[in-house]
Amino acid sequence: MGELAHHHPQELQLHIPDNQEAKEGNSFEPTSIIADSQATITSKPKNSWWWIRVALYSLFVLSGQSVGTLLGTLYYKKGGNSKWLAALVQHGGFPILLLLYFIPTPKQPCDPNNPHIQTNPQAQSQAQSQAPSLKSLAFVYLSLGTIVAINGYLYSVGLLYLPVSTYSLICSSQLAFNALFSFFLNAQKFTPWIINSLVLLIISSTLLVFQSNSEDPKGVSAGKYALGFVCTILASASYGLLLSLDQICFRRIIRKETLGAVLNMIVYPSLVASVIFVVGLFGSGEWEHLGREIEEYELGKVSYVMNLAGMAIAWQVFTMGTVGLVLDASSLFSDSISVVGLPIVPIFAVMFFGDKMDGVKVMAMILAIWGFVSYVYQYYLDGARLKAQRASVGGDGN
Ligand SMILES: Nc1ncnc2[nH]cnc12
Repeated sequence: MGELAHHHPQELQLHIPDNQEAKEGNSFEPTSIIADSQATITSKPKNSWWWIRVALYSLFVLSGQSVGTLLGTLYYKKGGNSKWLAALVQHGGFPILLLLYFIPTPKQPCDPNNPHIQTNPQAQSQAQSQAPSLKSLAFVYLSLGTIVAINGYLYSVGLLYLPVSTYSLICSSQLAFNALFSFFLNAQKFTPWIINSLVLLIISSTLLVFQSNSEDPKGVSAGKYALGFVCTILASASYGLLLSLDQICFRRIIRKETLGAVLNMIVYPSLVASVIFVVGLFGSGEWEHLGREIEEYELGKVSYVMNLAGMAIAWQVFTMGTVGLVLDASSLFSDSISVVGLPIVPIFAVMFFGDKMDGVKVMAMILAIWGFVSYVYQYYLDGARLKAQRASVGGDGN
């Protein structure tokens, strides 16, 4: 598969010794001609191409998550019942991404005045010799794939037994779990703007619990409700862990900022997870009921297939956005965007399922946007500080 140049391939040539990386936390990022001990998020300068990518990935997360969750709810509401199938559909659509390996991405022109771009052939060959071994890549993808599988199955159980509002509420705890893992595993720094953003996002999604329960699954026993609750909490924790591990793997093992690296980080774990789901589907005997399920689906057979195909595409779009944001920004930023998206689901439910619009939903949305802006403002501050530092050492401030 072609490792197409996606970001700034030349920047990757700059080696930062491990002990320095550990100190700077988020700092595989090839920074460091300018020592930037104060940058809170990343010490890499952000150009307009970076902002465009981040905006695009954020759009992928928001749209993929909303459509995927709504179609997942529709599947269960209209007669779908297979947790293994729902999980498989969520991750098994990865072959669609294979086409992206062939997209030519713009190569950054080599700017000899840019101190962040390393053109020294010796440094380039040093970077090549740091390429991860096949064994470590296999270990990374197998481990991440197993976590993806556990996570996908737990989410499937949660969505089956919980009302979508309660489900979304519990899902927002993934941000708290991710903040915890990011602190310990990624040495994430917490500034007042970031803390403000996290608090607002958590309050915003907490408001979702006050929604009407018109969408509750019917006839769920207290035991199954409790099971749905516990599974969703565990899913949120494992998702927070997954994103933090993605970040570590990118920065310590993969050490490449290419579209190919993003795709590999999705395709191989998804392949592992899909194999586990297929084994689960057959091992659990759920596959035996699929024939009847498709016959009895309330919207008809064609809609059944379209529903599952739509879910598969939506979740791939979401995953592309999520993993892209982990590489370009951080796992915490990526997770924040998906929590910003949680109040969007009830708003769409107003449009598509005829749910009632109320003040709580609007309030949740406003708080989510405020939280998001607060986080992005931190990026702006870091960028401005870096520009000033670069200008003071004679860089072009780009
Ligand atoms: N590495 C990964 N991180 C998050 N979600 C994924 N889905 C498939 N692979 C993934």
